[in-house]
Amino acid sequence: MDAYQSIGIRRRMKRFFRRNGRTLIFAMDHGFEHGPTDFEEHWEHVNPKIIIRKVMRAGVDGVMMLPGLARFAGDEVKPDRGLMIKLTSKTNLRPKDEQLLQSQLGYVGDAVKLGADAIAATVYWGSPQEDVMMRQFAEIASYAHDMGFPVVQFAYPRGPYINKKYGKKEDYRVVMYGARAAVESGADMIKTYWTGSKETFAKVVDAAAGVPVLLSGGAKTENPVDFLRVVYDVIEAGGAGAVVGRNIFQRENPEPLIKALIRVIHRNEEPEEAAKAEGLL
Ligand SMILES: O=C(COP(=O)(O)O)[C@@H](O)[C@H](O)[C@H](O)COP(=O)(O)O
Repeated sequence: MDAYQSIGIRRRMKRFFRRNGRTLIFAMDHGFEHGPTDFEEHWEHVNPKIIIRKVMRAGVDGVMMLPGLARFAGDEVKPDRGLMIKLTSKTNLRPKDEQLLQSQLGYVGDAVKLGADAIAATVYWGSPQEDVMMRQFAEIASYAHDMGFPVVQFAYPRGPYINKKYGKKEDYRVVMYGARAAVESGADMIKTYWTGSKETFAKVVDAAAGVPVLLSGGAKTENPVDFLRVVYDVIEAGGAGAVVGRNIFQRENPEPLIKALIRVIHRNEEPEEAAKAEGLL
């Protein structure tokens, strides 16, 4: 790759990662992927400007969103934090047998115009429509890399074959496979599922061969310490941080949890210690 492009990728990566190589990114694509019901617990957070202001104040390192939200809420993301724009998605409204496909809803040029620091796309590895998503990812990565932008792959193993052979999509053998496929298809960062233990997640990190692996947050845990423990283990396993949505916006006041996550991710604090320091215990 031309030296200028790789300098661009390196500089833009640094907008997400602190010097310790770790990051906490807020995810805000749920209104599209899950539907606005995800915001019903704290309805004011359906307004991206309100929740983004809160997460900025609390100190997250970056925000991930789809291009449409970035058009009117992207400038709430402070210029010294990373803006990740995701170019593929799907709604929960489609027929079940088409849920294993993400469609492209924007182009690299759109993300660049919106001020993106990184460009993301999902691949459901193992889906019957894997081929379509591989092609989308290849095209997005090729354009983005050409322009010096890092590419994030949401590397999610999903599909009937996986369920049959491994029992669940979070089995570390398939998560590890997805992470490896992400690396080999050109990802600069990987977002994937929790495998259930530090030991198995460490294998996912190894399979990613140096490409940063980020946890995909998952459903809100009633006890915030349970989530802090998972993130702690991700870091212990060599993971580079987390991309978190529901555990943040489904809390009326997300600030203490965000600050506790920052303690765990950036300062290696134990989950209980971090929770106590932020008044969560
Ligand atoms: O990847 C996504 C959806 O995954 P899903 O199909 O719900 O497994 C994104 O909508 C979210 O950005 C991601 O799940 C992170 O948000 P939380 O899981 O922490 O809410």
